Formats: sequence, C-alpha cells, structure tokens
Amino acid sequence: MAHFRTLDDLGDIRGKRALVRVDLNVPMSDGKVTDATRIERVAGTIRELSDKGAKVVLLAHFGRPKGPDPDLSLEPVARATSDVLGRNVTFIPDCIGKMVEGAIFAMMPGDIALLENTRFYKGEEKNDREFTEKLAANGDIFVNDAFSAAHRAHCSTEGLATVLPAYAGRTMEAELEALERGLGNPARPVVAIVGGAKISTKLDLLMNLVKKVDALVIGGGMANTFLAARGEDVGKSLCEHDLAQTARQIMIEAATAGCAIVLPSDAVVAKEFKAGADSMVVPVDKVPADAMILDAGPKTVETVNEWIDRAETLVWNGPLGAFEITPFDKATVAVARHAAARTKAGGLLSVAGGGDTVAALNHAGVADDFTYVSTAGGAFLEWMEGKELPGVEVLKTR
Ligand SMILES: Nc1ncnc2c1ncn2[C@@H]1O[C@H](COP(=O)(O)OP(=O)(O)OP(=O)(O)O)[C@@H](O)[C@H]1O
Ligand SMILES: O=C(O)[C@H](O)COP(=O)(O)O
Repeated sequence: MAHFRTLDDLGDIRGKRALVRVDLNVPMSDGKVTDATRIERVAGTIRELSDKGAKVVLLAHFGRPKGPDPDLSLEPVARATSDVLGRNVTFIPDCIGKMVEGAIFAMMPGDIALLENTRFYKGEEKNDREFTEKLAANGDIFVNDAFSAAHRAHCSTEGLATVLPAYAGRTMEAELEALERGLGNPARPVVAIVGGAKISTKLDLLMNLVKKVDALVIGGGMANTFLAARGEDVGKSLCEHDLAQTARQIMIEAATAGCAIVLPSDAVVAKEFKAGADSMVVPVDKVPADAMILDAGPKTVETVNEWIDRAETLVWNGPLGAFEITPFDKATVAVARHAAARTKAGGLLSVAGGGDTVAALNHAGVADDFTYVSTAGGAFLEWMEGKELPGVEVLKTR
C-alpha cells in the first residue's frame, strides 16, 4: 500500500516509545475476555515492534464510559493480552500524566505496557488537541493498528497521527487490503445481514446501505424496531420505539432503491433473558405482551438462507439473536453454517465484521470458512458505505 507508511518504513526504533492504538474492545463476561480474536489480530504488530526493541505502549478504549469507571477498566484485558502474546504486558492505570511518563521511562526496550481506557477522559472522544498532546507526550512514534476504531475521529485514533510520525500497523494494512479486494466492486447480487443490539448506531448506516445492496436482512434486536415500526406488538423485546419513524424511512428508501428488506416472519420468544429459559416459536404478529424476542425462528432462517443461495456477495454484521445464551443461538449458527458451506463450495464471497459477529461465527465454528472476517463493526459498515474513515484518512495524508 504505497499511500501508507507501514512498519516496513520504520528506521531504528530501539528504545523509542511506540504508542500503538489497538482495539481491545473485546467481549467480556464476569471480568474475563470471552473472545480474544481482536487481541490475536494485533499480536503480530505488538511482537514485531517489541522484537525491534521499541517500548511498546498500547492505547485502547473499552466500552463507552462517561468518565472513569472501574467496571470498564482495561486491567483484565492486559492479562488476556499477556496470555495471547505469551509475553508480559504491564498494566498502567492511567493514560496521561506524570505517573504514566515515569512508568514508560522505566520500561526496557522490547517491554510491552497497556495504558488505562482512553475514554476515561472526555477529551478523547472530542478529539481535543490538549488531550492529544498529553497522549503524544509519552510517545516518539504512533502506530495505528485499530482499523475497527478508525471510524472514530478521536485523539487516539486520529489526533495522534497529526502530531507524531504515524504508521499503519499490520492489522490495519491487512484489513484495508482484504476489504478492498472483497468489496471494492462486489459481484451482484449483494446481500447484507445486519443484526445485533446497537440499534441507534446502525440505523444511519442502514439508510445508506439500502442504496448499495440488493437485499438487506434485518435481524437481532435491530429487527424489533422495524417490526414495531410496521405496527407489530413486540412485547418486552429490545426495541427503540422512538426510532420507528427512521425505520419507516429506511423501508421507503429501500423500496425506492430496489433493495429488498427481509424482516423476521417468526421468532423465538421467552419471558426471561437467561440460559435455558422456557421459550417458544411464534409468528412475529403473535408475540405475547409479557415476552421478548430473543432469536429468529426457523421459517426466517429458511428465508435468509434462500437469499444467501441467490447471492454472489454476502456482507454480515450483527448476530440474528442473543447467540451467547442457549437456545437463542440457533438462527445465527444455522445461517452462519449455511453461508460458510456455500463459501466453501465456491460461488459466494462472504465477508463478516463486528466484535460480536466474530464471536458468533467462532461459536458456530465457521469463522475460518468465510472469505474474510474483519474484527471491525461500525468501521466495517462505514467502510462498506464508502465513507471516509478519519483514522485511515489521516494515515494516508502523512
Ligand atoms: N433479539 C435480541 N434481543 C436482545 N439482544 C440481542 C438480540 N439479538 C441480538 N442481540 C445481542 O446483540 C449483541 C451483538 O450486537 P452488536 O450490535 O454489538 O454486534 P456487532 O456489531 O457484531 O458487535 P460490535 O458492535 O461489538 O462490533 C449480542 O450481545 C446479542 O446478544
Ligand atoms: O467495537 C467497536 O466497533 C469499536 O471498538 C468501536 O467502538 P465504539 O462503537 O464504542 O466507538
């Protein structure tokens, strides 16, 4: 990639402080990382910089804290990163200031440290110049290996590249190359599946996506808002009723663009959101008032698989149900396995992205059978829409 500086362009960095932006926003349960894919993907960059003798200082965010929040500390992620690397990763409980400066000063060439959640400071998400400079004070070079956070114009994703010599890490390089190969000019029909729970974040994306794909399958918690917008009673399901008008607008845009919208026709419902809860399959117009939709039903799975059979390109972000909890993983697993089988048989280019989506494909045992699995969620979708990603653009121009 001629227009980026990469690790190949680094000179002698022995003893230099490399601030490395990674995406360690990984799924966690009971304080433990439940899927280490994002950590595994950045391990190569970390090892390479460490082997070159840099002091490797990892910068990352975790969750969406409103300020310092012990529940969103990166400390447990430092342990998981250490396990993946098979090397010690020191956790430094802040990301700016004298204490951090001292801790980094004490590091030996090749040592690796992870700083505390950058989002504990308000300046981070505002891309505040002063906060960028405080972060930059602890680095000699900046390496961005967080493609999955590159849609955010934050200090640690964009700002730092304006004040320090900036390089794309190996994962950033690999993601851009693979997505360009797979989606630059996709073979049609293109089917997109968008599910998951981050409804408000994804509605804007859907608005643009319907203009680019031939069919849009809406699943997971996302679908409930659309079903409600269509007038269905979704009981106690996850649903953003105040976004019903936007959902209706998306359906109108889709009709205008000739994009088929595929919504669930049946659903698995339960009264409790817990493993092994009593559940039943109902048509989407018969959801009991005291129950919630937690997965797509078998008829829906059949319909989605038929769309996959017609597709040349499949783009997938967001699970079709609460796949972490049995038995609400069935639809996601069935569709993932179907797409994987078609990919393996030839004829389907399948690209999936999203932290939870990757976890779901791993759960289905088919992540390796997709053409490409990106660890990015929002960044993946924005890239798909053709939007410029600030974290990528700033690397290009320097
Ligand atoms: N019907 C549903 N009700 C409640 N939660 C659901 C439902 N369907 C899916 N989910 C939840 O959606 C979550 C995943 O959604 P999300 O939008 O975060 O996916 P993603 O885009 O792959 O992940 P990320 O945003 O981390 O990259 C899972 O935790 C899953 O349990
Ligand atoms: O999980 C992600 O998609 C990235 O880490 C970005 O997280 P955000 O949506 O909270 O900015």
